[in-house]
Amino acid sequence: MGRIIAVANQKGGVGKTTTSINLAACLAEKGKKVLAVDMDPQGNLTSGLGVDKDSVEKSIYELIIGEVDIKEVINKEVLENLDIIPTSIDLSAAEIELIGVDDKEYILRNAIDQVKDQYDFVIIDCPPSLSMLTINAMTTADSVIVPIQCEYYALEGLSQLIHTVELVKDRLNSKLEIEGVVFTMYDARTNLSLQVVENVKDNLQQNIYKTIIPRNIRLAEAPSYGLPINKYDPKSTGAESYMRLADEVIEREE
Ligand SMILES: Nc1ncnc2c1ncn2[C@@H]1O[C@H](COP(=O)(O)OP(=O)(O)OP(=O)(O)O)[C@@H](O)[C@H]1O
Repeated sequence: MGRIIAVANQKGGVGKTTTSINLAACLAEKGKKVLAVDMDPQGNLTSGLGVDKDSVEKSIYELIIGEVDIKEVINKEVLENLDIIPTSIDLSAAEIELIGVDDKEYILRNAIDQVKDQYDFVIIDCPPSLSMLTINAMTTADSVIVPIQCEYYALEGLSQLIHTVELVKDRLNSKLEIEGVVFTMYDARTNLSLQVVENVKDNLQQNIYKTIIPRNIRLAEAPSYGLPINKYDPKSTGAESYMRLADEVIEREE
């Protein structure tokens, strides 16, 4: 049975998409069957895995508004072991289209339920907001991975996110838990990164992954080639760190 993980933090630019793409691809490289779901209308997971978001005809948007079946939106084997559900910019309108729709929090869950047995992992990239799209992702997920960028104000908004997870757990999805926090864009040359890691460890009562994702230019370049880091530059520090993160995620699953 597939484990469903939402990658969420309403703070923008903290590495949600980079983590979703590369964790999904590294899990796939390790032989796990993975479905990556792009719930962010910006579509960076879609294009970062080599799917042209402007030519997608059936996306998560059509799924969310009930026009298509989940099997019609899965792009099979964009890489070995890795399927994706792409997004389109139209998804930004879904929030409005869902006004007044019954059980709108459960739309994604009802769809994913039909296919999750085919996967070891389903990784959902969330938008940078606590919107109905994020609520749908959390209602679907078994757990949430929270990327935290190693910069000032790293903890800003985190209590809101944790509160949202608790609300979803109480009201919509009793199995939901925070799987762990992962530090991203760590810069070993600065004291700031180290201070942020120590400060977060002192103040946060959540699991923290041992793997810390470094700031690595290859991670920033890879999406423009439509490739995850393990295919773009497998020897880079970015690739090594996401492979280690994948190992940790697999270990926690076992
Ligand atoms: N470890 C890293 N090293 C270098 N650059 C990184 C790293 N992680 C992310 N980036 C870059 O930082 C920017 C923001 O990352 P990303 O898009 O993954 O964040 P996000 O949280 O998904 O953003 P949004 O909130 O807009 O959805 C991107 O340009 C990405 O390439």
